[in-house]
Amino acid sequence: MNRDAFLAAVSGRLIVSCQAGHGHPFRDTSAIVRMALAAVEGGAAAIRCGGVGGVADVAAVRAAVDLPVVGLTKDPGADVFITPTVAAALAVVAAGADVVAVDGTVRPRPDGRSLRDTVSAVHEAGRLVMADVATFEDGLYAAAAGADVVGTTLSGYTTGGTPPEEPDLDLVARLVQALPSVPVIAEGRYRTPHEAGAAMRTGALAVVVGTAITDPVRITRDFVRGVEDGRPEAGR
Ligand SMILES: CC(=O)N[C@H](C=O)[C@@H](O)[C@H](O)[C@H](O)COP(=O)(O)O
Repeated sequence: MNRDAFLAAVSGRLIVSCQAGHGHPFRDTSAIVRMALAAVEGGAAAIRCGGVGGVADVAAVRAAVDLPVVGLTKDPGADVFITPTVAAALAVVAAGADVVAVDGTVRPRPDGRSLRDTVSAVHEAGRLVMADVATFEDGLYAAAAGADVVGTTLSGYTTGGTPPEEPDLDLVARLVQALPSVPVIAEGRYRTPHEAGAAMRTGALAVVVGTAITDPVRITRDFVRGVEDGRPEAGR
């Protein structure tokens, strides 16, 4: 799939991130495939997958759905943890992803290669790159390195503290304005349809939603809190 075809396929639409971390009850490739099939049925434009499930999840989702697949690996213990090396990016290519999501921050990468090297390797393999960034500076760096799209995925996750509750719409707005020729995908902590719509109104090409759609543990916790807050004794 070429860049124009991917951009056309996802423009103005929802991408669903189908992932589950180690120890999660859904940490099973066949469960991830079912999440992806549910997302297809609900109208998703593309599936983002891989993560700690790695290339096995990417290959299984690729085989099960006809939509574009954005693949990644994840090394949860590391600072640079999303598809951090050229070798990891090429493994995601080999698993059949149309787009490889890679760490797009300015931080040094564990293989000592530059983001530009990583982008070139993926392009030479005929696939596209989504650069997952945390800051405005990262976004400019990733665009200069040749990324096809920039995602706000890592905002709030690189400084060591607790991430905020809200999505980073301000980063979307600033990158949209600064990067007229590199589309911006809003990703990270979009919890409601209204917030996803706000990202589109801010100029995002598309919105990626994971947890709010695919993590029943988190959804249950939110409802537990709501129910507990509503107990008669809670208001006293
Ligand atoms: C920071 C990080 O590791 N993000 C990961 C990237 O693939 C996933 O764990 C997220 O679920 C994904 O970005 C979607 O975001 P949210 O689940 O908030 O809708």
